[in-house]
Amino acid sequence: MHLTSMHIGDSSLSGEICWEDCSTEIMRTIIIPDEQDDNVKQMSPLSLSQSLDSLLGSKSSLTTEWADSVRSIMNSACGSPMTCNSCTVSLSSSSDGDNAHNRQECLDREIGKLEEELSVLRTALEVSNSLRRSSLNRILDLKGNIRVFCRIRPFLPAEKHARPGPVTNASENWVKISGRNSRKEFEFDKVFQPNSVQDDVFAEIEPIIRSALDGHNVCIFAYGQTGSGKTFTMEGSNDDPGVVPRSLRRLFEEASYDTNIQYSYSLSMLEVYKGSLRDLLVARPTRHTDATKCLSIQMGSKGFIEVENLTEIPIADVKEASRLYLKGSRRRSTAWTNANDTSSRSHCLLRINIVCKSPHDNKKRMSKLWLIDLGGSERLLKTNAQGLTMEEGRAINISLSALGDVISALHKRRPHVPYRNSKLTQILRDSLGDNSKTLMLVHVSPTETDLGETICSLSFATRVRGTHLGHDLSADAEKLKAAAMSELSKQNSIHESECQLLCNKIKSLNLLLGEKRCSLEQVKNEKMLPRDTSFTTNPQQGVSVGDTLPSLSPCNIDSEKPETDSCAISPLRKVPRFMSPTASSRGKKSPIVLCDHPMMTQQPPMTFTSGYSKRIVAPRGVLTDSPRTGLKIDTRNDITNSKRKLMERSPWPATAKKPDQSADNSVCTTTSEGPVDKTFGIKETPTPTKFTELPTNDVLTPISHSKVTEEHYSRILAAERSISKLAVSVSSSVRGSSPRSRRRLSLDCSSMNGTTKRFVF
Ligand SMILES: Nc1ncnc2c1ncn2[C@@H]1O[C@H](COP(=O)(O)OP(=O)(O)OP(=O)(O)O)[C@@H](O)[C@H]1O
Repeated sequence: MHLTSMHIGDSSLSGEICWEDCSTEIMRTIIIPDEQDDNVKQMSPLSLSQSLDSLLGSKSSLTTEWADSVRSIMNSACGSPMTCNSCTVSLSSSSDGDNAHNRQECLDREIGKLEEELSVLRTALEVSNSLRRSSLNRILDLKGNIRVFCRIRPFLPAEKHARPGPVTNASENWVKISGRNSRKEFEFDKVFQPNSVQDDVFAEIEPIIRSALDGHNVCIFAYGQTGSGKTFTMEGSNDDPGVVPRSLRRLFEEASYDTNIQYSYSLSMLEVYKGSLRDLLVARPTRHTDATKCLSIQMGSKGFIEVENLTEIPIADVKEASRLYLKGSRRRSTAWTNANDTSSRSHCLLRINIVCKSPHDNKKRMSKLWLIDLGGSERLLKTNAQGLTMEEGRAINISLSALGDVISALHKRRPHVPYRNSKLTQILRDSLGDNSKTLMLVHVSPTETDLGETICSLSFATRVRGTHLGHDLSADAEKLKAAAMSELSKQNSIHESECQLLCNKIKSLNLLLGEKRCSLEQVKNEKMLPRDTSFTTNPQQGVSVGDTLPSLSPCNIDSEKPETDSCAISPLRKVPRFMSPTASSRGKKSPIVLCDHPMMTQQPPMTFTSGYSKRIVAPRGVLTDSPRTGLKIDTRNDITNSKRKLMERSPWPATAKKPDQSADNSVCTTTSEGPVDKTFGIKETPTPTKFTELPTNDVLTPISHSKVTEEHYSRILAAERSISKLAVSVSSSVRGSSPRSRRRLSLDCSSMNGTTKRFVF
């Protein structure tokens, strides 16, 4: 049946809703099955929302989804959120205590219902997720826990004159060598042709990344001779990102999507150079006397491998992870060889430690994702390597051979696996065996001149793969395997979409729950204090005559956040927390005086992101007027040009400094989490990488003691949000003239009640 006309219980709220005005599409959405006709007819004197709730459960087709859809149609039709009957009544006469009480009860009931529904959905998601995990795992098992792909590099512009065609992909799984002296074929799990793109490669890798999120240790290697495209596949370029950036993005996408599970990641990066380990997230010592921490490989009781002293940095987003990766890869050992201008002279290992916790049952799963760009596997004779380059090449080849032995032994299920033969295999011991997934991407050059190297690489890969020329399985077995795979893939995609559906549903219910909690908080506050009423009360309570209570506005809902965070935002929150008056200072009235300082009246300075933190150049000296900003510039002790250049060249260190780096007159120190104000005992947020650039050569005259209006504060706040503090005075100085000389930056922050804090970095 179609509803033709309906009234909301209290017409004072939203008046009459004429359903004939709604589009037929909307009408179709809310058609109620015939059996419910009588119920609907009786609905008119009640609120629609209440009736909808009462209908729920009376028939299986009437789900909460259905009720929600009707509610949203009602909302869009009448332009105000739909609430239950008692809530509706109370909105029209909010001062009525009874109605507020009814609304509270009603909201409590609704919240209870939503929480119940959420818990059911979460359980369902857990079940679907475990089904999805097991089907994916079975697919990967069938495909093989150790897989080897081959990627044929396209001809480079410099190779255009080379004779084409000795290395081709005969089919999806076969590489054909048709050189003058050699004709061979090699089988792989997948062969990427020269015109394949990064998307094609990642599409094959993605399920394994998913598997790492499901708790398996994963190793992805890029193997091949120098210049065959290993770094291209792993790192890619800005326009065409490779496996590493895509995997990082995938990890964070998953974390943001599945709110039912808490994922946390940390990143480490190291290189195996000439048989020893180097932490790539730590700057190399520039002097012989500088001590570096020795990295040693330790095995835990459960076979868990840990590298002692290796830097491990928690990563909160892709940007941060990419920044660290970039930093690490810049420190990697590279050299010119006659095969590649920037040949990697070491194995570069990126490790992402994944911890995933289900808040439902508090279970924790830990896994590691290794993304490894191996050193070039070239023959030393071919590259004419000598001296250090030869030593490096030899070390690379020894460890590659050890890696081949380990993977081959694992594949053949040999009782002894020779992990101890190289540092590389020792580190990866817990990520190469049972319950882990290994993928090797073998890269080959298409040119005839590299044919010898190509055959070596392909033979190595074949050994790793544990198979020899010819098929291992009979045709029937292959058919059965293919059928099982396609069945499992179907199941997996069904579970995937189920999980997605449930995640979406949970998200929207969380949102609704947040709204309800917010309304509940509002009702509770309304019950306690009447809205927008000037009143007199005990001054000890911090409220004085004529004060107006902050109006309680609907708040931003962050689904799982505690309600205190999301509800009842006071106007005082528009200023930084440390500037909000304390209980004792609230009594004092500080005069608000207009400040005409140019810094206050200027447009907010431009902010931009950089790999470095702050770069502020400000000489000190005699006060003169700056033509550009109107600020006073101190030019008495102006720094020399060379010094200024040094300051400009050496970037402001990205991380927080050692505690003893504060200036003599400082009141604060810094930790890795940011500066800690000793005087005020307040922990400030760390300096982020986003920063405000101040005009070079302009000293900002301290104005910390000036009084400014609220408008100024909000303007500065907008400009200075990137440094999380209200900086009303910034100065910097340099001690020493070397690039490593210490730089000090001080920020004077003034609060509304007149207190000033100085932060020194
Ligand atoms: N699939 C590809 N498409 C286009 N260009 C490629 C591809 N693979 C490699 N290249 C180009 O080939 C050159 C060498 O590649 P790359 O530096 O990735 O080799 P590599 O195997 O990492 O060498 P090394 O072991 O010496 O570090 C680079 O200029 C790269 O851009």
